Amino acid sequence: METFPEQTPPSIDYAQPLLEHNQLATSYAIQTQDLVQNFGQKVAVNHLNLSVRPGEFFGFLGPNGAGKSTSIKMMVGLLRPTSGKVYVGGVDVWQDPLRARALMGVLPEHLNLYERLTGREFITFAGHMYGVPAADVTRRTEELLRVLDLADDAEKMIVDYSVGMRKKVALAAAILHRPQVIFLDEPFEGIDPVSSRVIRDILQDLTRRGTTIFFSSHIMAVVERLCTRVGIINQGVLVAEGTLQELRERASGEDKDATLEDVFLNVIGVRNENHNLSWLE
Ligand SMILES: Nc1ncnc2c1ncn2[C@@H]1O[C@H](COP(=O)(O)OP(=O)(O)OP(=O)(O)O)[C@@H](O)[C@H]1O
Repeated sequence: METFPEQTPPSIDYAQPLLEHNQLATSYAIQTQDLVQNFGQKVAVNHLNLSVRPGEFFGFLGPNGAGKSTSIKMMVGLLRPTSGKVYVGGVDVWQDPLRARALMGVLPEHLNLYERLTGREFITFAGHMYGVPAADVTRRTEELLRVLDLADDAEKMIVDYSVGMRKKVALAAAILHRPQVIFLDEPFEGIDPVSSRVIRDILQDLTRRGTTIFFSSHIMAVVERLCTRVGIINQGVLVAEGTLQELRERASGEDKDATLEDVFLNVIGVRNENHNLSWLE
């Protein structure tokens, strides 16, 4: 039987305590039960059942159009599921959205930022929105700006930020209130190697302190390095889930040296075909 390491309860400054709504869901940081999203005839997410323990660093993988962003949007309260349930910290996200949102930090796929605010104003605004005491907002904002290498551009309006800078400012706003659970949709896309290292360090530090992180990515090396568990979704269906070791054993049998990329390609059934363009010959 699978065992999980004992987790110290996350130290939460400002979020509400866990509720006893659902006995099963409370032992998980995130739980989805038969989550479905249909867009007309298209089944984008097909009965997704996922359970993520507190303190886990969960990587969500899948090819383009597999249903990752759609799943995340349903988990964080941005897109109402066609059917199914989502619990975050034991709170039903669609029954009790405000309480659920207080427990989470979110870096969505499409960043809807306040373009006319400066970076500093935006992060500060996010802190106040979550009810963080003013002195802490100021201190944390300055630290985040410095660590994420945004201090020199803190007075610039977000409309003038690069793609990577926008992502970093959105990440700062997502973590400033020290949420229990953080959802990140492609956090490393468009981020330079230096900032990528900084973000990895911050996220690892958060999980060490009990925060749960759920993130989607196409960057296998990052997922391999960071994640304690991985889920692979293909055409809306969760096709594999487990630790890297478990996935390796299941997907690659005897090949102990299989990389996550090997496992991924194997699980989603990519064959070694000729991908040359005929008209280049
Ligand atoms: N608002 C929408 N209306 C119609 N179809 C949608 C909508 N949003 C997503 N889809 C479809 O749902 C499927 C899953 O899309 P989703 O964005 O979740 O994929 P993804 O795994 O995040 O892909 P990527 O890695 O390319 O970002 C795709 O076929 C997409 O075209």
